[in-house]
Amino acid sequence: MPVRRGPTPDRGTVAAMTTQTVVLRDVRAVFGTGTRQVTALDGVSVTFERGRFAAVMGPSGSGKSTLLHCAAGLDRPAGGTVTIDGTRLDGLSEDALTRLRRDRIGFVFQAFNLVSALTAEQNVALPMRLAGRRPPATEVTAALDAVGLTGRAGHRPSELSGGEQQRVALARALISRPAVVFADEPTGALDSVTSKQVLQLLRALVDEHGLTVVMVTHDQEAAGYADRIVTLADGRVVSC
Ligand SMILES: Nc1ncnc2c1ncn2[C@@H]1O[C@H](COP(=O)(O)OP(=O)(O)OP(=O)(O)O)[C@@H](O)[C@H]1O
Repeated sequence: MPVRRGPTPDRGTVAAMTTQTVVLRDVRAVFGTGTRQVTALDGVSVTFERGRFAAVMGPSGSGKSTLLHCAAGLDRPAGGTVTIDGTRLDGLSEDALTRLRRDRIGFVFQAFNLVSALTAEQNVALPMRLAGRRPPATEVTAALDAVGLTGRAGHRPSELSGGEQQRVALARALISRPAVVFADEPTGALDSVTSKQVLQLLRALVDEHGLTVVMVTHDQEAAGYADRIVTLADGRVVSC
């Protein structure tokens, strides 16, 4: 699957866009107020490169999910900046941020979040249809082929195994040809054999299609599929 180039960048961002897909600079995230205030991210700076597979690890409560949510524009940080494919998220309106998430970012979660009444191909096409577009059937087929589900297009989630459902979710994440796929514990609900298949698939998509993946995981073995491990503790990067 070809990697889509974003809108024509201005000269100043060309150099950064060639290698850096997601850049966090001094990102702070705070929940609650007063004595109940929690600093979830305490000045996090990290860059995720194009065509690379990064794992984000760290103890429970260290800020992994918050980092993923801020990097993906799901949460707005209290401070610092997030840049995706040369676009700074803090300058965007809610509508522009929604469009950027829809067009440039893929998400895969522990729960597959498929619509049970829809077939695999309808689930894959759903995000684009919700955006008022009809993806060409060839693109839906290509996305299902890319995750090894050729021939399963007409199956509903209940007719697919957990690993196959997660692969449908991955095909759905790929249909917009995103700049980056954020995966939050993508194998958390899968047995070890199926986990391995999903991780091998992510690895192959990075190696063969130039996909950029940022994956939060607790699992050292899963992290072993990544090119690089970013470790958090108490809302700070302690190694990367
Ligand atoms: N909505 C929220 N309201 C208040 N505090 C929150 C909220 N979300 C996260 N936190 C706090 O922010 C800190 C970081 O949470 P986060 O979920 O990012 O950690 P994590 O490393 O992903 O944890 P886990 O591995 O358990 O999922 C924790 O102390 C958590 O309690």
